[in-house]
Amino acid sequence: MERLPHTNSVNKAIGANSVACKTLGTDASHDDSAYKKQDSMPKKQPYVSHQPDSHGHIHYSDDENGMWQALLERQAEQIPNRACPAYLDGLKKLNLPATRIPQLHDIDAVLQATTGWQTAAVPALISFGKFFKLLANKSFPVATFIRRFDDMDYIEEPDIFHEIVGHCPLLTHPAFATFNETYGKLGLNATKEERWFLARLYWFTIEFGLVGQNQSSRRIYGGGILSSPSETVYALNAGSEKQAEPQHKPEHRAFDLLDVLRTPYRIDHIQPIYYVIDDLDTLFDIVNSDIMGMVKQAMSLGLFEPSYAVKNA
Ligand SMILES: C[C@H](O)[C@H](O)[C@H]1CNc2nc(N)[nH]c(=O)c2N1
Ligand SMILES: N[C@@H](Cc1ccccc1)C(=O)O
Ligand SMILES: [Fe+2]
Repeated sequence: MERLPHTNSVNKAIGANSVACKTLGTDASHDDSAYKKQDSMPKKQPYVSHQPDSHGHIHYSDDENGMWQALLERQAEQIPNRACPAYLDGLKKLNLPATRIPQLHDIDAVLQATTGWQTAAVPALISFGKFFKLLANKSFPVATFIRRFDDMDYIEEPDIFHEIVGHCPLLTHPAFATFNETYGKLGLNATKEERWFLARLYWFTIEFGLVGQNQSSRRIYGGGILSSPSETVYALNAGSEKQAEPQHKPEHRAFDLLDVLRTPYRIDHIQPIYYVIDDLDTLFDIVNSDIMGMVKQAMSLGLFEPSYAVKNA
C-alpha cells in the first residue's frame, strides 16, 4: 500500500489532519478561506490509499469492509426520506454490496450502461488539473481508502464511501452526468484563478446541493452530504429567523449562480450554507448558461464575507 507524504504547507491549506497526496498541487488546496488550522491541532494518523493490482482488483481488510458495512447500514436508515428520488433510483441500480467495499469494475459496469461513465482510482484529493481532466473524459475520481471509525460521521477529505455512495448513484442520471462532464471541460480551459471560482460552483451543487423549492419536500443531491451520516441529518434541518439557536442550523439559499460563485466555503467542517435548485434538470440549465461570463463578473465583484470563523493566517 502506498504511504502518502504529509507536507506541512499543503496540510495547512486543507486542514491539518487531511491527507496530502503526492499529486496535490498548490492549486488544489480546497480551503477557500484564509483559514489556517492551528498548528497545535493533534495530527491524525494519515490515511493510506490502496493500489489496484494488475487486474484492477483492490484488497481491503476485514476492518475496512466492516467500516463500509457500518456506514452503509447507518445511511440506509437515514437516506430514504432525505435523498432525492433520482439518487435513490441510482443507488438501486448500483446494487452495492452490503458487507464489503465494492470493486471499481462493478461500479463501472453500471455507470457505463447508464451514462457511459467510469471510475478512476486516485490516492486521495487530486489537483484541479487532474480532476477537471478526469471529469471531461467521463471518469470520476475514487479515492481508494476508507475512513476509520473515529471519522465515521464526518471526514474532511473524500474517501471511497464518499465517492461511491455520495456521488456514483447520481452519475447514473443524465443531467448530473452531463453537468460533471461539461464542468470538467470548462475547468480544463480555465485559468488558475477562474478554477477557484469554478470550485465553488461544484461545491454548492455536486458536493453540497439541495433540491426542492418548498422546504417540506426539499431533498439532498450533494454527494458531500449523502456520504456523511451527521451532515445528512443536519442539512435538511434548516434554521429560520425565529429559531432559538440559528447558529446550529444551516441556512438554505435559493440557487443563484453569481451568489454561489462568490460564496467562500471551508472543506473541514459541516456546511453553514446550502444552495437549493428547483429540480435536478436545473443542472442542465446551469451548465448551458454562460458560466465563464458569470465567473468574470464574480471575479470583478469579489467574494462575500465568509460565514464561518476565519482565523488569522
Ligand atoms: C473542483 C472541486 O471543487 C474540488 O476542488 C476537486 C479537487 N480534487 C478532488 N479530488 C478528489 N479525489 N475528489 C474530489 O471530489 C475532488 N474535488
Ligand atoms: N465530509 C464528507 C466527505 C467530503 C470531504 C471533502 C469534500 C467533500 C466530501 C463525508 O464525511 O462523507
Ligand atoms: Fe466529492
